[in-house]
Amino acid sequence: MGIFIKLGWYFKREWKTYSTGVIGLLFTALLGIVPPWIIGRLVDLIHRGQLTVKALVFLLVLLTVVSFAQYLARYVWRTAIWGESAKLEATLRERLFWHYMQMDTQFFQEYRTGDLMAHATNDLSAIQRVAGGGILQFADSIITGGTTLIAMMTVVDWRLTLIAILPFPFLAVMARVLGKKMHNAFKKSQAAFSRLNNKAQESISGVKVIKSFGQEKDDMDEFNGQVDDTININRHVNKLDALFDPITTMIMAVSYVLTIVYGGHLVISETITLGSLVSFVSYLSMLVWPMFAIGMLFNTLERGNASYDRINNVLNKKSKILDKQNGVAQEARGDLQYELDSFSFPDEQQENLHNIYFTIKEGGTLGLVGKVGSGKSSVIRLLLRQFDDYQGTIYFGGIDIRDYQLDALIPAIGYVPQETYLFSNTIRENIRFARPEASQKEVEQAAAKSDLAQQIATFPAGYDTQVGEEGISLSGGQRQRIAIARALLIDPELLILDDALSAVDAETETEILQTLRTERQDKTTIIASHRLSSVMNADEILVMDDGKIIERGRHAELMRQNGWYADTFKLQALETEEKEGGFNG
Ligand SMILES: Nc1ncnc2c1ncn2[C@@H]1O[C@H](COP(=O)(O)OP(=O)(O)OP(=O)(O)O)[C@@H](O)[C@H]1O
Repeated sequence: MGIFIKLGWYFKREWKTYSTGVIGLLFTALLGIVPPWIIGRLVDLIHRGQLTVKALVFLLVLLTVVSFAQYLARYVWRTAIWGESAKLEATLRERLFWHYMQMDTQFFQEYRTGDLMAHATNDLSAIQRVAGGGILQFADSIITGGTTLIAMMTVVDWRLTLIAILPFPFLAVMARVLGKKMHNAFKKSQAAFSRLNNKAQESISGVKVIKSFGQEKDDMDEFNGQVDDTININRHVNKLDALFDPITTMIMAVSYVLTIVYGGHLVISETITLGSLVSFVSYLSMLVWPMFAIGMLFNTLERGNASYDRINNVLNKKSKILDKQNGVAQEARGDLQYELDSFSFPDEQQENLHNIYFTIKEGGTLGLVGKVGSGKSSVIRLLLRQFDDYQGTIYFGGIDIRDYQLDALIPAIGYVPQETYLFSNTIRENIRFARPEASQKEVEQAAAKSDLAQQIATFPAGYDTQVGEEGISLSGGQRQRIAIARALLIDPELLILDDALSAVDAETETEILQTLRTERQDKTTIIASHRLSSVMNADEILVMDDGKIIERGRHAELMRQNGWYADTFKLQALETEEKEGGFNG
């Protein structure tokens, strides 16, 4: 019952609708007593040979009126209770989704996507069932069960009632025990299904890799193994299900036998009429559902309780990135001053970044280069406030970036990562993702700046071409350029290209960077890249190694230093020459 208390805030908030629902249920139950009584009267009148046309018409009209009133009462409780439960699910779903949107990078490292999805689907459904089915089972077992029992005792006979319901507690216990087993089996079946789903999704997504390594057969065997597993688990569920129905029928049969034996005796001894016995049998069948309801109630509540705790656990996780409510609200702009003494990723023992100091004047360009894993992206991630826990301060326009409201800082930054995420939508919507109100002309300008406009013109539906699973497949370079157009459309104060042109050929990259230089003269840019030619025009280039700056300066200065930068630059120039030579020759 704990879950009812936990959901108390919701029942309190929606008490009017819930009261309407319960009153509707009460009326349905009270009206339900009438039809069996009418049938009993009819049987008595026929039995005694006293049935007149007038009496018949009266009883039939009464039956029709009661059925119609019951229809209305059912409509009222159904819309009230089911409607409320759907509303609760929507409320919690919105809350959970908003929470996900607020959480920091660490949260998404801690929880697997599959689990977060399960919270937003299975767990919410279980809670919804408490507010719908749970309330119904609770109210029904008390209201319908109670009124029917009272009717049986008062309208017919209390001793017959007690004897007839003797086997009923078994029904409730059965519903509980088997229900629990069913629940566990069902959970296993869902987990197996989810594993199968993941496997299918992974195999389909990774089909190119599977085929290129000739692993089709092994992958197929693994998939088949999981299919067999799922089938076996589902067979078990079906077996349990098959146990349930016959046992119910058996228990009901015992109850009917007791009723007929003792009820027959009462009719013969003229304690009750034949009609009353007929009414009684109808009432008895009406008690089956409330008995089930009691048994099912516990399972519904248990599942709901566990799900509520799981969701609450996630909701209670606070983002480590605090959005200062009274922080600076004006959009960030100005010089960027990076004064980082040290930074370690959460739960990391060693230092990941050490003594990173640099300043980029507003409108300047910084190049970040270095070996794989040298810390280029880490420097950028701190700027994006993915992590706030470090020694030192990063100033944007003279203000600590942690003192801005997130809404003032993040829109000032256009970030383009190496791996682009495109939504299953049109090219236009993908480009204007961060500014949905942008006009077609603005979208086209952004596409032109990222050297994409001509290619879009060749797509089947131009800017309306669908991207993603149901649309065309784009090359890595095209995807990257859509991401750049997306960032350029917001015309950010600070544009960060984190290896964002790696899939684009050197010539196109040079063109795009040239356009950016002329178009963004008064705006700041950071370019992290493995291709050194992309940063050679930067105002300052930082060469990173193992989380530290090992060389710094302009291109010419770095070339004179004859260090990692000069060596790598020469090597890359040689490679390009060879490629071009090979191509021309
Ligand atoms: N969330 C994390 N937790 C712990 N360590 C991390 C995390 N993210 C990155 N690292 C580590 O930090 C180091 C620097 O990574 P980073 O991605 O900044 O390098 P990079 O220079 O951008 O590399 P690349 O050129 O491959 O993009 C790597 O050793 C990496 O394993």
